[in-house]
Amino acid sequence: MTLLDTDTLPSTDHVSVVLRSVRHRSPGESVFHQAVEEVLAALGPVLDRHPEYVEARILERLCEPERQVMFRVPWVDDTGQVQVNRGYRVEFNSALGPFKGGLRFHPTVDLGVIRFLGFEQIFKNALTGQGIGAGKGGSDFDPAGCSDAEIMRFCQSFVTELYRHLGEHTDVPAGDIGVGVRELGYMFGQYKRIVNRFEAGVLTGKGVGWAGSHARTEATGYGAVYFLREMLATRGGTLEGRRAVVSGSGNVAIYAIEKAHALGATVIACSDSGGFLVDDAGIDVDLLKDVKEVRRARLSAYAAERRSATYVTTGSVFDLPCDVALPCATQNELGEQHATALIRNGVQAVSEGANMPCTPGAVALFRDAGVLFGPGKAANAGGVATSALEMQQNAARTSWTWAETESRLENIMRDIHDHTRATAATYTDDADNYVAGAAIGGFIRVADAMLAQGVV
Ligand SMILES: NC(=O)C1=CN([C@@H]2O[C@H](COP(=O)(O)OP(=O)(O)OC[C@H]3O[C@@H](n4cnc5c(N)ncnc54)[C@H](O)[C@@H]3O)[C@@H](O)[C@H]2O)C=CC1
Ligand SMILES: O=C(O)CCC(=O)C(=O)O
Repeated sequence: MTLLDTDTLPSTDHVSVVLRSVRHRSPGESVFHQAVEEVLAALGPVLDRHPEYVEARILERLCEPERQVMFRVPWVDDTGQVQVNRGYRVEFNSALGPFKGGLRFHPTVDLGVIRFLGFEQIFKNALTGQGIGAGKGGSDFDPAGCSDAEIMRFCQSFVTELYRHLGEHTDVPAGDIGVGVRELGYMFGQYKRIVNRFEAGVLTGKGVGWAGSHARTEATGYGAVYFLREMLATRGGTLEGRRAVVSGSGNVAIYAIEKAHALGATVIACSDSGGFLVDDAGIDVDLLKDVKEVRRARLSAYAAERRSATYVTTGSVFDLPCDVALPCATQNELGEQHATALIRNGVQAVSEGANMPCTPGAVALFRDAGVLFGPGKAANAGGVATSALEMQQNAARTSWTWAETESRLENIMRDIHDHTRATAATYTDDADNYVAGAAIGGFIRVADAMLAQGVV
């Protein structure tokens, strides 16, 4: 099957033809198919009003990355053994700016995972309004249990191939699962050594002392909570006094918890891949940061040190009664069973800090039950938006204050929320349909730029 001869079909047929083709051309990439399906399912009303998108084959072009590279990453472990991993960078769309998106180091990474994440990035980055295109990359390297020296050698080898594809005007990676300021530091150092240039804007998420931006570390988690606050406000609610659960205990989760507390909620639980932590007194963020960021230990170490906390290895963090939930770990972690439990326990809003953490079935249950649901494309866009702010500071060789940067993040999240809601109201008559609003809102910005730039 090819991507041809679809422009005379009504939009729903057009969408299914494109979907069939995507499945055919990328067999086995189930999470990529899932991400494409979710976006395309929302686009019918736009395609009906704008046949020019169909004629210009915008959907077909959006689903095909501009470029993708896969490469060998050989490195030597501490015992002197040679290890070989696979590296990826998928440069999805540059209609709005340089390719932009994080790098994930996790043993589950494969091409389909990176393509799903890169595809999501197209719409998310467009929603930020910050002039950034979309890409994603990573490796099946597992940092768990590696020494600092092993992490450095891996990062250096990874960048020794990847550097030729990067550049402040070309492709600008950042962090994601398994990649934080330590890994970005090793990659930046190796990039600088190879190109013999201090090209600050080639990576974001850098340390504040070496051309990084204030608030980038905090931005994704803070942003997801700002988005949650905006959703609650549409029903006259606030976060004050709310019980919250957060999944994950990495970068996004930690700062979601910190901001939720700052806005008056009490986060009573978070999780890692081995289980979850319940702390009815509210998670102690300083202790959590010490355990996860400094000691790089498991959550059980937190429970061992705090009387009000227990670490549970059966069931799910989403089984706990709460008013709001923030899934901040990984894709498809919140399924129909979890959604049913959350709804039964009275959850009022869910804001996705992770990328696609809720399965389609779970999203449908939330929507049917009238639970406010903020999809990751909109709700977790604060991270990449602040990366764009970092690029702006790097280009101007300046550094804004914490207050200036954080206030820009807050305004961007409010704008994303309002734009998503207004788009949903225009195209679906249901302002609460943030899923459609985010997909359509991001799509229109990218599609218009692609139309203007011709067939490229
Ligand atoms: N770091 C960022 O700025 C952004 C991250 N995201 C998304 O947020 C999510 C979390 O990313 P980070 O906090 O940056 O990563 P991280 O590496 O700091 O933390 C990842 C967390 O997820 C858990 N986790 C990872 N894989 C898992 C699995 N297979 N099963 C159960 N738990 C698992 C880990 O235990 C850890 O708590 C990911 O979906 C990522 O794509 C989205 C936007 C920006
Ligand atoms: O800051 C960035 O460039 C990327 C953040 C990211 O990977 C994401 O939004 O999922």
